[in-house]
Amino acid sequence: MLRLGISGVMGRMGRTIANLASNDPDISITAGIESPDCAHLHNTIGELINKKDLTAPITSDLSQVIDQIDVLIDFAANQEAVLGHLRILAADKKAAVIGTTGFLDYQLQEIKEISKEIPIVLAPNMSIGVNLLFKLVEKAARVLKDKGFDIEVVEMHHRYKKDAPSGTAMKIVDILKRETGIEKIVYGREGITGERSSKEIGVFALRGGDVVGDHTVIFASMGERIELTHKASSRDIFAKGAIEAAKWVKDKPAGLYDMIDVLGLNE
Ligand SMILES: NC(=O)C1=CN([C@@H]2O[C@H](COP(=O)(O)OP(=O)(O)OC[C@H]3O[C@@H](n4cnc5c(N)ncnc54)[C@H](OP(=O)(O)O)[C@@H]3O)[C@@H](O)[C@H]2O)C=CC1
Ligand SMILES: O=C(O)C1=N[C@H](C(=O)O)C[C@H](O)C1
Repeated sequence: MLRLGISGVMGRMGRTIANLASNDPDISITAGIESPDCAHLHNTIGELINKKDLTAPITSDLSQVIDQIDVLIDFAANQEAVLGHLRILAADKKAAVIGTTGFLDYQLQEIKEISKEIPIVLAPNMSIGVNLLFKLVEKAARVLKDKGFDIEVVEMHHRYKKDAPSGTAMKIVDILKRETGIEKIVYGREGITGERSSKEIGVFALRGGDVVGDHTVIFASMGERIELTHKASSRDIFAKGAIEAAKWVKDKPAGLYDMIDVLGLNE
């Protein structure tokens, strides 16, 4: 039985994960972590997602419940809080699955350091479709490199999203940079921009309504255009991936993993 903690448990992703994991016979949800300002710190998770049997407490202090968990799934919309959680997990040799996006370079560096002590799955997108998209983008960029194709990345998300561009779009950009050698990233365009250089990748973040998450990578040349698109219509796809990652990472050696590892897409 996997003893699961969920951080950001009252958020859009946290609630979705709690709902799915509470129906999983191999998982016992033992704690929810929330912000110190959360109004529900005195409640159980079950009271808030309408599952009376789920009596796990909600706390803002992971160290109070660290003995009760094997793996923490972290979707807190607070990057520094995620780092704080990792330090507590590392002291107790517990594993982590991080879905939170928007980390700065120095924060990613600290995650890498901590992953020398504990196993961590870090993935900006836990869906099988987007992880396949990463592989398709890699392949397309490799084939089309130096063949006259301009590359643009477009993402759209709901109006509540706090970081831009999305973590998924930034991972796509990393793949494109690696495969093409292009270093210059242009975030949106405005004014008299001049002609487009072939040595840049454009990135556009759209926000509106309840869009769960759309990503398109466009390869455009003179006479033809390829568009690779993924559209999420339910957060369940991310939650299922996060739960699969938690089961997978529990007994892994210390290291930094991603969903490509969890899903075996490199094989
Ligand atoms: N990897 C993936 O597949 C996916 C990643 N994401 C990412 O996950 C993150 C969360 O998304 P979403 O659920 O939509 O966001 P929400 O804002 O709905 O949820 C985030 C939750 O984290 C809470 N929180 C804030 N500070 C802390 C803290 N110190 N400790 C614990 N919890 C805290 C928030 O509380 P409060 O509201 O009080 O601040 C909120 O309840 C984002 O970074 C998003 O980009 C989203 C979907 C899929
Ligand atoms: O905030 C979201 O909602 C999402 N965030 C992730 C990201 O930033 O890539 C993944 C998904 O697209 C939903």
